[in-house]
Amino acid sequence: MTGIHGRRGPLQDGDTVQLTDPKGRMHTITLRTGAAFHTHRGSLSHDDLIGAPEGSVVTSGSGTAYVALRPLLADFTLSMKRGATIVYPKDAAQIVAQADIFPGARVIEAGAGSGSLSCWLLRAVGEEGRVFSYERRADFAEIARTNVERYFGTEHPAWSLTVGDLATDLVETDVDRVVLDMLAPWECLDSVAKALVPGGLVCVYVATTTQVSSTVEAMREHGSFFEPHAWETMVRNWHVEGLAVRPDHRMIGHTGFLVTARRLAEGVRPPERRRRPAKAASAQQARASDTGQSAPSAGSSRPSGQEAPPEEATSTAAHGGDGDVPASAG
Ligand SMILES: C[S@@+](CC[C@H](N)C(=O)[O-])C[C@H]1O[C@@H](n2cnc3c(N)ncnc32)[C@H](O)[C@@H]1O
Repeated sequence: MTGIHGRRGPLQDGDTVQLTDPKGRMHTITLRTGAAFHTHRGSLSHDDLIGAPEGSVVTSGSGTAYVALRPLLADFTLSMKRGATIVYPKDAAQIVAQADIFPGARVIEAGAGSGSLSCWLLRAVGEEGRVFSYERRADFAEIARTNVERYFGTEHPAWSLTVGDLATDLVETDVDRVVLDMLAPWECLDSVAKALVPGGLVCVYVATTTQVSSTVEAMREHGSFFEPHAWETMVRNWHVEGLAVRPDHRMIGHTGFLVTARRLAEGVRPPERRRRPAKAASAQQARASDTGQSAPSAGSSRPSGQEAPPEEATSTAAHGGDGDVPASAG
């Protein structure tokens, strides 16, 4: 099977190619000698593309021009067959960066779902790394396997896919990273803590605020993880044409939230968390901050619920500087 990953040079028989028409509509085809691509705008011979450089423009019988390019991984994951909802490219990019997925890393992933994140993780760890994916639904695991093999063209040497429940069936140890995309990640924290090396990192992707809360509180309660960090990413595309330079009217408003935390050394408990209210904050604000509630912000230029920044720069600035200071950060 010809994969998509790493293909370069002139287009060849068996290559997956995206044809984009003048309105930006994309058609994905697999090149076959002697075959034709038919649309209501006439047909195109695959032979016109085979041997041509990527980025060529080909014209259909009715004169419509198509740009021919091999799909990027982002294109592939957005258009591949789905069982479960996929991790979108913007979140996959955050996961690879913020979960620090490095070449050669040993990574556990659950659930594999449709295999979108598996592709991103495999590309990041490379052939020297390992991605151990778990998926409890056999039908989804099959979809994930087909997608991963379609992208890489063959079985990826770094990949293993287990049909099973991560909470009960996880066998690997000494892993550097664990990435969870599932309904109830807090149910897997025991297994995750056993599998991770000290200093290893768990990254959780969840869709709702209640899941964020359950995840973070369960991590704190578990005691094996250093203070979790939660965030989300929004991407706004821009329309750029002459003087009309502005954000697009439409955007993806929400995909999910990410939570990361580091594994503490065996037997070590996290230092007690201490909050330092901003100097200017009223006693009421300080109390609200301690209970995690938002305080009224009379006279403040900040929206209600947003704390004033801490007086001094602290190591928490990298996580948004919301004034939380671990008891012994150093
Ligand atoms: C949203 S999907 C994952 C999508 C995947 N990240 C992707 O990009 O294609 C969530 C998957 O987690 C699986 N799942 C839920 N809990 C699990 C568990 N404890 N162990 C293994 N798989 C689990 C579900 O069956 C489902 O397929």
